[in-house]
Amino acid sequence: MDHFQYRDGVLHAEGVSLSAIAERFGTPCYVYSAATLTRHYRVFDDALAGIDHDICFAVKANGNIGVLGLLADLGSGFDIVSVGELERVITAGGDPAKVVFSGVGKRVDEIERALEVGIACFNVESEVELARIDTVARRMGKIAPISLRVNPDVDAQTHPYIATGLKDNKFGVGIERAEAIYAQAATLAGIAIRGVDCHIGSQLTRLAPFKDAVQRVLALIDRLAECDIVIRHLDVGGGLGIRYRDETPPSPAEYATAIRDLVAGRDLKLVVEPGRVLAANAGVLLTRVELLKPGIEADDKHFAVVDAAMNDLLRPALYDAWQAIVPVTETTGTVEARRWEIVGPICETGDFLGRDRELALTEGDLLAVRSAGAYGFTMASTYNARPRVAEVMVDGDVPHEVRARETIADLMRGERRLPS
Ligand SMILES: Cc1ncc(COP(=O)(O)O)c(C=O)c1O
Ligand SMILES: N[C@@H](CCCC[NH3+])C(=O)O
Repeated sequence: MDHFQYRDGVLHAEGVSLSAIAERFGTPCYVYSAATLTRHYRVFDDALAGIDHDICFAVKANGNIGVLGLLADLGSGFDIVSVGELERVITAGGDPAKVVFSGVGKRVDEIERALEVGIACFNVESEVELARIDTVARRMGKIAPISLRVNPDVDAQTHPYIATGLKDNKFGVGIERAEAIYAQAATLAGIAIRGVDCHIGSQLTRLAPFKDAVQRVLALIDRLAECDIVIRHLDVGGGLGIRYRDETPPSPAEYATAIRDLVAGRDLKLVVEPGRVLAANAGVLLTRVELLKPGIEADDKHFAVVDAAMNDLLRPALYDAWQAIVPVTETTGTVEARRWEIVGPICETGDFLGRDRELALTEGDLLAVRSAGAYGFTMASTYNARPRVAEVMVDGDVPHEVRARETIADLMRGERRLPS
């Protein structure tokens, strides 16, 4: 069930109207539904019932403390890519023992902090990184649990900027080199081999690439067993896509069943790192129409300038991504619909949230950009000296401000003129 529904003609997040949220917290603002997040987590978790598994939510999709705290309370672990994300998890009450640490450039201080709090596993992305982790761990008198992120060289059939499992991507190591690197890892006193990891891309809408990747990794696990290298967990990364428009991705249950069938009968714990599929459709970006700027009628290109921009939601500008834009108050037919370019006030031609959208608009109208709960706020910037927006989480009938809107003073914090 969608927790963003029209009631009496007004779009609600659970029991609270988005117009009331705009009134109270201002616009633009991200609005999340606690019930949707909970349901998405449970659907995924239930789909994996029966196999030993950990769901490690990808913090990069949504790192808000309110979101992480809710997921932590549901039992979620976390996939992080920086010490900043680790501190967010800890602040939110997440369990470091359920944290996996991915990323191609982990710094020494980040490795130290992760060892200090006792994370579950480092997803190692290169031999040089393996050596670095070993050195740091030995210096600290610790043993670092690791998985090697292997690159199974499958085509994820997604946007090239978010495909990560091809040979020429920067991520992981070529699967053909993995045995030699594991053999090397087995000799290192600061390293304990735990698993194998792969992540082939994001917004995947077909099962075949996932299955191909898992099969290739399972074959590697068999080859490693022949050399007495025991792999205890298989981390298949994240990447399950969602429906933004007309995509037909597999359901979490179909995805989980497919992977479960492949690992059935093996003594392996399954780790998954979903981001988008848990968070995207649990959030909207609420924005207000500032100005309507009709263009030349013959060109049929008219601009609705809204108060949110590419700095608040980058996906349309960066990937030419399509996200639904809907009116908060259902239109009554008094205003004629026409096709609008929904643009922000930033000085970039690429500053749009949606193009060619048929909407009946008046100045001051509220719009909701849907599917904005993942890679929305986390990719926001302060370009054009625009403070980052508020985040509100609705839980039943109560809207909670889980992040206050930044102020102009926040933007200038720490800056100063040269001494005169
Ligand atoms: C290593 C890793 N794990 C998990 C994710 C989460 O991906 P998604 O949001 O597509 O589920 C990503 C991002 O694609 C990633 O790079
Ligand atoms: N930021 C991307 C996904 C990249 C995933 C990073 N591993 C998006 O909005 O779709």
